[in-house]
Order: sequence, then C-alpha cells, then structure tokens
Amino acid sequence: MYKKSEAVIDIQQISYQYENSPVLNRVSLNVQPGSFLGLVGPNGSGKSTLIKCILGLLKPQAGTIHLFGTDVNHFTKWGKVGYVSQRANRFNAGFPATVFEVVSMGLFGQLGLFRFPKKKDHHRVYEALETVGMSAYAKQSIGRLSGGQQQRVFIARALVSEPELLILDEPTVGVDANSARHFYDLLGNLNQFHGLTLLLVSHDVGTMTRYVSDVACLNQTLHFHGSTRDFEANKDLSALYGYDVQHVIHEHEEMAR
Ligand SMILES: Nc1ncnc2c1ncn2[C@@H]1O[C@H](COP(=O)(O)OP(=O)(O)OP(=O)(O)O)[C@@H](O)[C@H]1O
Repeated sequence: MYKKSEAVIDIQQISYQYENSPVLNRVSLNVQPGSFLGLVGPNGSGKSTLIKCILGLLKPQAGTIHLFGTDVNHFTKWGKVGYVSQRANRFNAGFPATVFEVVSMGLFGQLGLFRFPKKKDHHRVYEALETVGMSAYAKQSIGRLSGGQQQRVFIARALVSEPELLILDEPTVGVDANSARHFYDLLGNLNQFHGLTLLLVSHDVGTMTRYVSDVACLNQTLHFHGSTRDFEANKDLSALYGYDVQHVIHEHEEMAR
C-alpha cells in the first residue's frame, strides 16, 4: 500500500467533460517515483485530456489530482515537471531560433523572462543537449533538423530545468521508425540512469512495452493499470489496446495548427 505523499502523481476519481461530452469518467491512477508508465488508448479515449488535467491546464469537474503530494490547484513547483507535447517536432525550416535558444527557453520559468542566461545556465543547456546527443547541433537552426532530432531538442528543453517527472504526449508521431527506437532508448536511459519518472502517451504499443515498467489503458474509464508483464499476459487486453489503434488527427487539433 503506497502513501499518497510518496506518489509523484496521484489521481483520485476524476471526471472531465467538454461542454456536454463526458471524456473521463472516475479515473484513478498513481505514478510512483522512478516508474516509467505508458498510457495507451484508442483515438478520442481521453489521454490528452488526462495529461492536461495533470498539468493543471484543465480542471476536472470531480475528483482530485496531487503532484508530489500537493493538490495540483496549489502546486507551484512546475520546474519539477517537464512536458513534451504532440506537436513539438513541427517547426518549419524558416523558424528563426537556434537549437541553443530553444533549449534555453526551458530555463525561463526559473530565470524570469527578463534575466539573460549566465555562464552556469549556458553549461546546463549544453549538458541537456549532451544528454540527448545533440550538443553538436547547438548553433543550428531548429527548423533545419529532422522531426526525430527536433524531438530530442524538445526533450533537452524539458530536461534543462532538471525535472523529476517528464510527461510526453505522442512524442514519436511523424518520426521514422529508426529515430523512434533511438528516442525510446534515450527515454529508457533517462529513467534507469537519471532516475527520472516518466509518463508516456503512445500509440506505438509494440515498441513502448519494451521500455515501460507499467501500462495504463484508458477509454473514458481506466480499464487496466499494472505492470507491463501483466498487461502482456492479458492477451485480450494487449490485443485490444495494442493492435487496433491508429493515430487519427482530430478536427479540433487540425484547427489549432
Ligand atoms: N477542446 C476540446 N473541445 C471539445 N472536445 C474536445 C476538445 N479536446 C478534445 N475533445 C474531445 O474529447 C475526446 C477526447 O479527446 P483527447 O484528445 O483527450 O483523446 P486522445 O485519447 O488524446 O485522442 P488521440 O489519441 O486521438 O490523440 C475526443 O472525443 C475529442 O474530440
């Protein structure tokens, strides 16, 4: 039995609806320190909505969410939480920022917008780029990198504030299979050797389950939450959540681009 204060994320019975359409129904989930949780579910099952609730961007109509033991409504230590969104790797070639500048943006939360990075911060940016194997690209323009390389830069941006929890929403959409594999290797290393707690939303269940320690299956309600081994042993569940899921872009997402 875990204590609430020990969980990195503790979600109790949350429900969320957009106007009249219910999306999350009494979802409870906890993420323990050092774990690597893969969140899976079909299109429209509420995964991104759940992530937005965890990040305090949406307020559930019922239930509670605690981050590091603090109610999300009162949580202020956002430097502990890194987030990489679905659309992080979609900069076009003309975007006027270097890789170094993009990663430096991850420090703004701590520095304040009007303080320029000092030498120490400079070092942290390079260290984060080193961790993701992209330090050689620091001076390049972000838009000229491949989708997979951009994605690594966004991980570096999230790492520069030295988070304890990293949340990634569909990070490998639009990235080729080889880059995606390298990307998962990187996440596996961050989890195992840097002790980072990870929450990953992905449709690529086959690849994901080779890396994650735990799996949560969501379709408005939580259908399963347990170890990867137990998920794979449950053949009906792994077939249902593993193979019939395609990534489809929603109309409201398309409009937001
Ligand atoms: N801003 C919004 N306004 C109204 N409805 C929304 C909004 N965002 C999402 N929805 C709807 O809520 C449901 C859940 O969406 P959500 O994006 O959380 O699902 P998802 O599991 O992340 O889907 P996908 O795997 O396709 O990204 C969908 O039916 C979606 O159309």
